[in-house]
Amino acid sequence: MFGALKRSLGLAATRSQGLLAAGGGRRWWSLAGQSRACAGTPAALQLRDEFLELNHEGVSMCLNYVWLRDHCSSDSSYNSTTNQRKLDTSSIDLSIRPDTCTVQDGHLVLTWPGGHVSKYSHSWLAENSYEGKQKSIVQPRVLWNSDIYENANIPSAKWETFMSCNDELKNFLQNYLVYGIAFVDDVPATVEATEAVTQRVSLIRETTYGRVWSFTSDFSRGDTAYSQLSLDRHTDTSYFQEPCGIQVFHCLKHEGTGGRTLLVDGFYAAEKLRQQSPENFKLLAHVPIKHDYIENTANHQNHMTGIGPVLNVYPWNNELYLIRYNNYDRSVINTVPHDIVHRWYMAHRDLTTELRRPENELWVKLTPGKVIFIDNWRVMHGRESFTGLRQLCGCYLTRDDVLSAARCFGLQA
Ligand SMILES: C[N+](C)(C)CCCC[C@H](N)C(=O)O
Ligand SMILES: O=C(O)CCC(=O)C(=O)O
Ligand SMILES: [Fe+2]
Repeated sequence: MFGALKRSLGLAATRSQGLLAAGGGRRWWSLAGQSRACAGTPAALQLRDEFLELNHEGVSMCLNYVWLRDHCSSDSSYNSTTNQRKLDTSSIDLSIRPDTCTVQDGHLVLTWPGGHVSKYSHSWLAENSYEGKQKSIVQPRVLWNSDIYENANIPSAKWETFMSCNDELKNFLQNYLVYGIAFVDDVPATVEATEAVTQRVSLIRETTYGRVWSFTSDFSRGDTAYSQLSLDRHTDTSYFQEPCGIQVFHCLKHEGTGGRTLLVDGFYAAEKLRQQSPENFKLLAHVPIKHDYIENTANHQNHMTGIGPVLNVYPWNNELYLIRYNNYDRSVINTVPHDIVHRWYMAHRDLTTELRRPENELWVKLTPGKVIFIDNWRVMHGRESFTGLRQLCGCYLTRDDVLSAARCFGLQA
Protein backbone atom coordinates (compact mmCIF):
# COMPACT_ATOMS: atom_id res chain seq x y z
CA MET A 1 0.00 0.00 0.00
CA PHE A 2 2.85 2.37 0.86
CA GLY A 3 4.52 1.33 -2.35
CA ALA A 4 1.38 2.22 -4.23
CA LEU A 5 1.25 5.57 -2.50
CA LYS A 6 4.89 6.30 -3.32
CA ARG A 7 4.35 5.24 -6.90
CA SER A 8 1.30 7.41 -7.26
CA LEU A 9 3.18 10.34 -5.76
CA GLY A 10 6.02 9.78 -8.17
CA LEU A 11 3.94 9.12 -11.23
CA ALA A 12 1.05 11.52 -11.12
CA ALA A 13 1.96 14.38 -13.41
CA THR A 14 0.96 17.85 -12.34
CA ARG A 15 1.53 21.06 -14.22
CA SER A 16 2.02 24.33 -12.43
CA GLN A 17 -0.78 26.62 -13.42
CA GLY A 18 -1.98 30.17 -13.68
CA LEU A 19 -4.05 31.34 -10.78
CA LEU A 20 -7.28 31.20 -12.69
CA ALA A 21 -6.54 28.26 -14.92
CA ALA A 22 -7.62 24.69 -14.53
CA GLY A 23 -5.03 22.15 -13.55
CA GLY A 24 -2.90 20.34 -16.08
CA GLY A 25 -4.45 17.35 -17.72
CA ARG A 26 -3.14 13.87 -17.41
CA ARG A 27 -4.05 10.66 -19.12
CA TRP A 28 -4.81 7.67 -16.95
CA TRP A 29 -4.77 5.04 -19.64
CA SER A 30 -3.60 4.61 -23.18
CA LEU A 31 -5.96 4.11 -26.08
CA ALA A 32 -5.38 1.70 -28.89
CA GLY A 33 -7.36 0.30 -31.79
CA GLN A 34 -7.99 0.50 -35.51
CA SER A 35 -10.08 3.24 -37.04
CA ARG A 36 -12.46 3.58 -39.96
CA ALA A 37 -13.89 6.85 -41.18
CA CYS A 38 -17.64 6.99 -41.00
CA ALA A 39 -19.14 6.68 -44.49
CA GLY A 40 -20.17 10.02 -45.90
CA THR A 41 -19.06 11.96 -42.86
CA PRO A 42 -16.34 14.56 -42.46
CA ALA A 43 -12.85 13.47 -41.45
CA ALA A 44 -13.56 15.12 -38.10
CA LEU A 45 -15.47 11.96 -37.23
CA GLN A 46 -13.83 8.54 -36.97
CA LEU A 47 -15.42 5.31 -35.80
CA ARG A 48 -12.67 3.43 -34.04
CA ASP A 49 -12.94 -0.05 -32.59
CA GLU A 50 -13.04 1.11 -29.02
CA PHE A 51 -14.46 4.61 -29.30
CA LEU A 52 -15.79 7.29 -31.59
CA GLU A 53 -13.47 10.19 -32.27
CA LEU A 54 -14.97 13.58 -32.93
CA ASN A 55 -13.19 16.88 -33.47
CA HIS A 56 -15.15 19.99 -32.66
CA GLU A 57 -13.66 23.48 -32.59
CA GLY A 58 -10.21 22.23 -31.74
CA VAL A 59 -11.34 19.73 -29.10
CA SER A 60 -10.61 16.13 -30.05
CA MET A 61 -13.01 13.89 -28.17
CA CYS A 62 -12.78 10.13 -27.72
CA LEU A 63 -16.30 8.98 -26.91
CA ASN A 64 -16.93 5.52 -25.53
CA TYR A 65 -19.85 3.69 -27.18
CA VAL A 66 -21.53 2.56 -23.97
CA TRP A 67 -21.19 6.13 -22.68
CA LEU A 68 -22.85 7.44 -25.83
CA ARG A 69 -25.78 5.03 -25.48
CA ASP A 70 -26.02 5.81 -21.75
CA HIS A 71 -26.17 9.56 -22.44
CA CYS A 72 -28.90 9.38 -25.06
CA SER A 73 -31.46 12.11 -24.48
CA SER A 74 -34.33 10.60 -26.45
CA ASP A 75 -37.71 10.42 -24.74
CA SER A 76 -37.40 6.71 -24.09
CA SER A 77 -33.96 7.09 -22.51
CA TYR A 78 -34.28 10.34 -20.61
CA ASN A 79 -37.02 12.30 -18.86
CA SER A 80 -36.33 15.90 -19.76
CA THR A 81 -39.11 17.14 -17.44
CA THR A 82 -37.46 15.72 -14.32
CA ASN A 83 -33.94 15.73 -15.78
CA GLN A 84 -33.51 12.09 -14.86
CA ARG A 85 -32.30 9.06 -16.76
CA LYS A 86 -34.95 6.53 -17.71
CA LEU A 87 -32.65 4.07 -19.40
CA ASP A 88 -31.52 1.11 -17.31
CA THR A 89 -27.77 1.38 -17.86
CA SER A 90 -27.24 -2.27 -17.06
CA SER A 91 -29.36 -3.21 -20.07
CA ILE A 92 -26.77 -1.79 -22.49
CA ASP A 93 -24.68 -4.38 -24.31
CA LEU A 94 -21.15 -3.55 -23.16
CA SER A 95 -19.82 -4.27 -26.65
CA ILE A 96 -22.41 -2.04 -28.33
CA ARG A 97 -21.41 -0.23 -31.56
CA PRO A 98 -23.64 1.98 -33.71
CA ASP A 99 -24.84 0.58 -37.05
CA THR A 100 -24.69 3.98 -38.68
CA CYS A 101 -23.38 7.35 -37.76
CA THR A 102 -23.95 10.68 -39.47
CA VAL A 103 -23.54 14.36 -38.79
CA GLN A 104 -26.60 16.57 -39.30
CA ASP A 105 -26.84 20.30 -38.46
CA GLY A 106 -24.12 20.24 -35.84
CA HIS A 107 -25.42 17.01 -34.33
CA LEU A 108 -23.95 13.56 -34.14
CA VAL A 109 -26.65 11.03 -35.04
CA LEU A 110 -26.15 7.37 -34.20
CA THR A 111 -28.41 4.45 -35.05
CA TRP A 112 -27.92 1.53 -32.71
CA PRO A 113 -28.55 -2.16 -33.45
CA GLY A 114 -32.31 -2.62 -33.12
CA GLY A 115 -32.96 0.80 -34.64
CA HIS A 116 -32.84 3.17 -31.67
CA VAL A 117 -31.56 6.61 -32.75
CA SER A 118 -29.51 8.91 -30.49
CA LYS A 119 -28.71 12.54 -31.25
CA TYR A 120 -26.11 14.71 -29.53
CA SER A 121 -25.21 18.29 -30.37
CA HIS A 122 -21.52 18.87 -30.93
CA SER A 123 -21.53 21.67 -28.39
CA TRP A 124 -23.08 19.42 -25.75
CA LEU A 125 -20.44 16.80 -26.44
CA ALA A 126 -17.62 19.36 -26.38
CA GLU A 127 -18.84 20.66 -23.05
CA ASN A 128 -19.55 17.33 -21.42
CA SER A 129 -16.85 15.05 -22.73
CA TYR A 130 -13.83 14.18 -20.63
CA GLU A 131 -11.59 16.13 -22.99
CA GLY A 132 -13.85 19.18 -22.70
CA LYS A 133 -13.93 18.93 -18.90
CA GLN A 134 -10.15 18.71 -18.72
CA LYS A 135 -9.91 22.07 -20.41
CA SER A 136 -12.55 23.76 -18.30
CA ILE A 137 -12.67 24.75 -14.66
CA VAL A 138 -15.47 23.96 -12.26
CA GLN A 139 -15.27 27.19 -10.30
CA PRO A 140 -13.74 30.37 -11.74
CA ARG A 141 -12.00 32.22 -8.92
CA VAL A 142 -9.78 35.19 -8.33
CA LEU A 143 -7.11 34.08 -5.88
CA TRP A 144 -5.99 36.92 -3.64
CA ASN A 145 -3.50 38.34 -1.26
CA SER A 146 -4.49 41.45 0.69
CA ASP A 147 -3.50 43.90 -2.09
CA ILE A 148 -5.41 41.99 -4.75
CA TYR A 149 -8.50 41.79 -2.58
CA GLU A 150 -8.37 45.42 -1.48
CA ASN A 151 -7.70 46.76 -4.97
CA ALA A 152 -10.68 44.82 -6.29
CA ASN A 153 -12.92 47.10 -4.19
CA ILE A 154 -15.72 44.62 -3.85
CA PRO A 155 -18.83 46.35 -2.55
CA SER A 156 -20.64 44.85 0.43
CA ALA A 157 -24.28 44.00 -0.02
CA LYS A 158 -26.66 46.16 2.00
CA TRP A 159 -29.16 44.55 4.35
CA GLU A 160 -32.35 46.24 3.06
CA THR A 161 -31.60 45.61 -0.61
CA PHE A 162 -30.13 42.19 0.08
CA MET A 163 -33.30 40.99 1.78
CA SER A 164 -35.63 42.15 -1.00
CA CYS A 165 -33.72 42.33 -4.28
CA ASN A 166 -32.57 39.26 -6.17
CA ASP A 167 -29.91 41.15 -8.12
CA GLU A 168 -28.24 42.15 -4.88
CA LEU A 169 -28.27 38.51 -3.75
CA LYS A 170 -26.92 37.39 -7.13
CA ASN A 171 -24.03 39.90 -6.98
CA PHE A 172 -23.28 38.83 -3.45
CA LEU A 173 -23.18 35.17 -4.49
CA GLN A 174 -20.96 35.97 -7.45
CA ASN A 175 -18.49 37.79 -5.17
CA TYR A 176 -18.64 34.94 -2.72
CA LEU A 177 -17.88 32.35 -5.43
CA VAL A 178 -15.05 34.33 -6.97
CA TYR A 179 -13.32 35.55 -3.80
CA GLY A 180 -14.47 33.07 -1.15
CA ILE A 181 -15.63 35.86 1.14
CA ALA A 182 -18.55 38.28 0.96
CA PHE A 183 -20.06 40.84 3.30
CA VAL A 184 -23.51 42.15 4.10
CA ASP A 185 -23.55 45.55 5.89
CA ASP A 186 -26.17 47.35 7.97
CA VAL A 187 -27.61 44.15 9.40
CA PRO A 188 -29.39 44.73 12.74
CA ALA A 189 -27.05 43.52 15.49
CA THR A 190 -29.24 40.65 16.64
CA VAL A 191 -29.16 36.89 16.40
CA GLU A 192 -32.54 36.98 14.64
CA ALA A 193 -31.36 39.31 11.87
CA THR A 194 -28.19 37.23 11.45
CA GLU A 195 -30.35 34.18 11.02
CA ALA A 196 -32.57 35.99 8.50
CA VAL A 197 -29.61 37.19 6.43
CA THR A 198 -28.12 33.69 6.25
CA GLN A 199 -31.45 32.11 5.41
CA ARG A 200 -31.73 34.49 2.49
CA VAL A 201 -28.73 32.62 1.08
CA SER A 202 -29.20 29.04 2.10
CA LEU A 203 -30.04 26.44 4.70
CA ILE A 204 -28.31 26.53 8.06
CA ARG A 205 -26.20 23.50 8.93
CA GLU A 206 -26.83 22.55 12.51
CA THR A 207 -23.82 21.14 14.33
CA THR A 208 -22.86 20.27 17.89
CA TYR A 209 -22.36 24.02 18.40
CA GLY A 210 -26.02 24.61 17.69
CA ARG A 211 -27.94 26.02 14.74
CA VAL A 212 -27.27 29.72 15.11
CA TRP A 213 -24.63 30.07 17.77
CA SER A 214 -23.72 33.08 19.84
CA PHE A 215 -20.61 32.85 21.93
CA THR A 216 -18.24 34.81 24.16
CA SER A 217 -14.93 33.95 25.81
CA ASP A 218 -16.67 32.07 28.62
CA PHE A 219 -15.18 28.64 27.90
CA SER A 220 -18.71 27.27 27.69
CA ARG A 221 -17.30 24.71 25.26
CA GLY A 222 -14.06 22.78 25.36
CA ASP A 223 -12.41 24.71 22.54
CA THR A 224 -9.98 27.65 22.30
CA ALA A 225 -12.48 29.58 20.18
CA TYR A 226 -14.37 30.18 23.44
CA SER A 227 -11.44 32.10 24.99
CA GLN A 228 -9.72 35.47 24.53
CA LEU A 229 -6.63 33.87 23.00
CA SER A 230 -5.47 34.58 19.48
CA LEU A 231 -6.20 31.91 16.89
CA ASP A 232 -3.89 31.24 13.98
CA ARG A 233 -5.38 30.88 10.50
CA HIS A 234 -7.41 27.70 10.13
CA THR A 235 -10.42 26.11 8.55
CA ASP A 236 -13.23 24.97 10.85
CA THR A 237 -14.71 21.50 11.30
CA SER A 238 -11.77 19.79 9.64
CA TYR A 239 -12.80 16.89 11.90
CA PHE A 240 -16.00 16.36 9.89
CA GLN A 241 -15.91 13.91 7.01
CA GLU A 242 -17.38 16.81 5.07
CA PRO A 243 -16.15 20.06 6.62
CA CYS A 244 -18.79 22.80 6.78
CA GLY A 245 -18.90 24.69 3.51
CA ILE A 246 -19.64 28.19 4.73
CA GLN A 247 -19.02 29.98 8.00
CA VAL A 248 -20.98 33.10 8.91
CA PHE A 249 -19.79 35.56 11.58
CA HIS A 250 -21.49 38.60 13.04
CA CYS A 251 -19.85 40.43 15.94
CA LEU A 252 -22.80 41.69 17.97
CA LYS A 253 -20.75 43.45 20.63
CA HIS A 254 -17.17 44.17 21.61
CA GLU A 255 -16.23 46.36 24.56
CA GLY A 256 -12.44 46.04 24.64
CA THR A 257 -9.33 45.92 22.48
CA GLY A 258 -7.98 43.58 19.78
CA GLY A 259 -10.13 40.82 18.36
CA ARG A 260 -9.59 41.59 14.68
CA THR A 261 -10.37 38.81 12.22
CA LEU A 262 -7.66 37.39 9.99
CA LEU A 263 -8.51 36.07 6.54
CA VAL A 264 -6.13 34.21 4.24
CA ASP A 265 -6.93 32.76 0.83
CA GLY A 266 -5.74 29.18 1.23
CA PHE A 267 -5.97 28.53 -2.52
CA TYR A 268 -3.65 31.45 -3.28
CA ALA A 269 -1.04 29.97 -0.94
CA ALA A 270 -1.58 26.44 -2.24
CA GLU A 271 -1.20 27.54 -5.87
CA LYS A 272 2.08 29.26 -4.94
CA LEU A 273 3.18 25.96 -3.46
CA ARG A 274 2.10 24.11 -6.61
CA GLN A 275 4.24 26.49 -8.71
CA GLN A 276 7.28 26.30 -6.44
CA SER A 277 7.16 22.64 -5.53
CA PRO A 278 4.73 20.40 -7.40
CA GLU A 279 6.08 17.44 -5.41
CA ASN A 280 5.12 19.02 -2.10
CA PHE A 281 1.73 19.99 -3.47
CA LYS A 282 1.17 16.38 -4.54
CA LEU A 283 2.18 15.05 -1.16
CA LEU A 284 -0.30 17.30 0.64
CA ALA A 285 -2.92 16.22 -1.87
CA HIS A 286 -2.33 12.51 -1.24
CA VAL A 287 -1.46 11.84 2.41
CA PRO A 288 -4.65 11.27 4.43
CA ILE A 289 -4.63 13.35 7.60
CA LYS A 290 -6.86 12.87 10.60
CA HIS A 291 -8.50 15.65 12.58
CA ASP A 292 -10.35 15.12 15.85
CA TYR A 293 -12.70 17.12 17.99
CA ILE A 294 -12.68 15.60 21.45
CA GLU A 295 -14.75 17.42 24.02
CA ASN A 296 -15.44 16.11 27.45
CA THR A 297 -17.00 18.72 29.67
CA ALA A 298 -19.88 18.61 32.12
CA ASN A 299 -22.41 19.51 29.41
CA HIS A 300 -20.87 18.27 26.21
CA GLN A 301 -19.39 14.98 25.12
CA ASN A 302 -18.19 14.76 21.54
CA HIS A 303 -15.67 12.80 19.58
CA MET A 304 -15.68 13.63 15.91
CA THR A 305 -13.14 12.43 13.39
CA GLY A 306 -12.51 13.45 9.79
CA ILE A 307 -9.88 11.95 7.52
CA GLY A 308 -8.68 13.48 4.28
CA PRO A 309 -5.71 15.19 2.67
CA VAL A 310 -4.86 18.83 3.38
CA LEU A 311 -5.28 19.71 -0.30
CA ASN A 312 -8.15 18.19 -2.26
CA VAL A 313 -8.19 18.42 -6.04
CA TYR A 314 -10.55 17.13 -8.69
CA PRO A 315 -8.71 14.19 -10.27
CA TRP A 316 -9.75 15.03 -13.85
CA ASN A 317 -8.31 18.57 -13.96
CA ASN A 318 -6.28 18.95 -10.75
CA GLU A 319 -8.37 21.94 -9.69
CA LEU A 320 -8.32 22.62 -5.95
CA TYR A 321 -11.68 22.46 -4.24
CA LEU A 322 -11.05 21.98 -0.51
CA ILE A 323 -8.34 22.67 2.06
CA ARG A 324 -8.33 21.20 5.54
CA TYR A 325 -5.86 23.19 7.56
CA ASN A 326 -6.22 23.32 11.31
CA ASN A 327 -3.12 22.74 13.36
CA TYR A 328 -5.13 22.82 16.59
CA ASP A 329 -7.43 20.01 15.63
CA ARG A 330 -5.01 17.97 13.49
CA SER A 331 -4.64 14.56 15.06
CA VAL A 332 -2.17 11.65 14.96
CA ILE A 333 -0.46 11.03 11.62
CA ASN A 334 -0.33 7.29 11.16
CA THR A 335 -1.41 6.64 7.59
CA VAL A 336 2.06 6.75 6.00
CA PRO A 337 5.53 5.41 6.95
CA HIS A 338 8.26 7.53 8.54
CA ASP A 339 10.01 8.71 5.38
CA ILE A 340 6.77 10.01 3.90
CA VAL A 341 5.95 11.54 7.29
CA HIS A 342 9.13 13.57 7.11
CA ARG A 343 8.41 14.72 3.55
CA TRP A 344 4.89 15.60 4.61
CA TYR A 345 6.21 17.84 7.40
CA MET A 346 8.47 19.59 4.90
CA ALA A 347 5.56 20.13 2.52
CA HIS A 348 3.33 21.34 5.35
CA ARG A 349 6.08 23.77 6.39
CA ASP A 350 6.23 25.19 2.87
CA LEU A 351 2.46 25.65 2.74
CA THR A 352 2.51 27.26 6.18
CA THR A 353 5.24 29.67 5.04
CA GLU A 354 3.01 30.76 2.17
CA LEU A 355 -0.06 31.03 4.39
CA ARG A 356 1.88 33.18 6.88
CA ARG A 357 3.31 35.72 4.47
CA PRO A 358 2.14 39.07 5.84
CA GLU A 359 1.14 40.23 2.35
CA ASN A 360 -1.35 37.34 2.22
CA GLU A 361 -3.12 38.41 5.39
CA LEU A 362 -6.33 40.39 5.21
CA TRP A 363 -7.26 41.83 8.60
CA VAL A 364 -10.78 43.12 9.25
CA LYS A 365 -12.45 44.30 12.39
CA LEU A 366 -15.91 42.82 12.47
CA THR A 367 -18.31 45.38 13.89
CA PRO A 368 -22.02 45.15 14.72
CA GLY A 369 -23.94 45.27 11.44
CA LYS A 370 -21.24 43.68 9.28
CA VAL A 371 -21.88 40.00 8.50
CA ILE A 372 -19.16 38.02 6.79
CA PHE A 373 -19.64 34.81 4.81
CA ILE A 374 -16.45 32.74 4.50
CA ASP A 375 -15.87 29.81 2.14
CA ASN A 376 -14.57 27.40 4.77
CA TRP A 377 -13.25 25.07 2.03
CA ARG A 378 -10.93 27.79 0.78
CA VAL A 379 -10.44 30.86 2.96
CA MET A 380 -8.90 30.50 6.39
CA HIS A 381 -9.88 32.61 9.34
CA GLY A 382 -8.14 33.44 12.58
CA ARG A 383 -8.36 36.14 15.19
CA GLU A 384 -6.24 38.45 17.25
CA SER A 385 -6.36 38.04 21.03
CA PHE A 386 -8.68 40.49 22.72
CA THR A 387 -9.79 42.01 25.98
CA GLY A 388 -13.27 42.73 27.22
CA LEU A 389 -16.64 41.33 26.36
CA ARG A 390 -16.85 40.19 22.76
CA GLN A 391 -19.96 38.48 21.50
CA LEU A 392 -19.86 36.73 18.19
CA CYS A 393 -22.79 35.01 16.57
CA GLY A 394 -23.11 33.09 13.36
CA CYS A 395 -23.70 29.69 11.86
CA TYR A 396 -22.54 27.23 9.25
CA LEU A 397 -24.36 26.84 5.95
CA THR A 398 -24.80 23.77 3.81
CA ARG A 399 -22.53 24.12 0.81
CA ASP A 400 -24.76 22.22 -1.58
CA ASP A 401 -27.60 24.66 -1.06
CA VAL A 402 -25.45 27.78 -1.44
CA LEU A 403 -24.05 26.47 -4.72
CA SER A 404 -27.52 25.44 -5.84
CA ALA A 405 -28.82 28.96 -5.18
CA ALA A 406 -25.93 30.37 -7.21
CA ARG A 407 -26.56 27.98 -10.13
CA CYS A 408 -30.24 28.86 -10.14
CA PHE A 409 -29.16 32.48 -10.77
CA GLY A 410 -27.16 31.23 -13.76
CA LEU A 411 -23.80 31.56 -11.99
CA GLN A 412 -21.04 29.04 -12.58
CA ALA A 413 -20.60 27.03 -9.40
C1 LIG B 1 -17.66 28.66 15.40
N1 LIG B 1 -17.87 27.99 16.66
C2 LIG B 1 -17.48 28.89 17.73
C3 LIG B 1 -19.26 27.66 16.80
C4 LIG B 1 -17.20 26.73 16.72
C5 LIG B 1 -15.74 26.80 16.75
C6 LIG B 1 -15.14 25.47 16.38
C7 LIG B 1 -13.74 25.41 16.76
C8 LIG B 1 -13.02 24.21 16.28
N2 LIG B 1 -11.71 24.15 16.84
C9 LIG B 1 -12.89 24.22 14.77
O1 LIG B 1 -11.96 24.83 14.27
O2 LIG B 1 -13.71 23.62 14.10
O1 LIG C 1 -13.49 34.66 17.54
C1 LIG C 1 -13.36 34.68 16.34
O2 LIG C 1 -13.25 35.73 15.71
C2 LIG C 1 -13.36 33.41 15.53
C3 LIG C 1 -13.07 32.20 16.34
C4 LIG C 1 -13.08 30.99 15.47
O3 LIG C 1 -12.14 30.64 14.83
C5 LIG C 1 -14.33 30.25 15.33
O4 LIG C 1 -15.27 30.52 16.05
O5 LIG C 1 -14.40 29.39 14.46
FE1 LIG D 1 -12.59 28.92 13.59
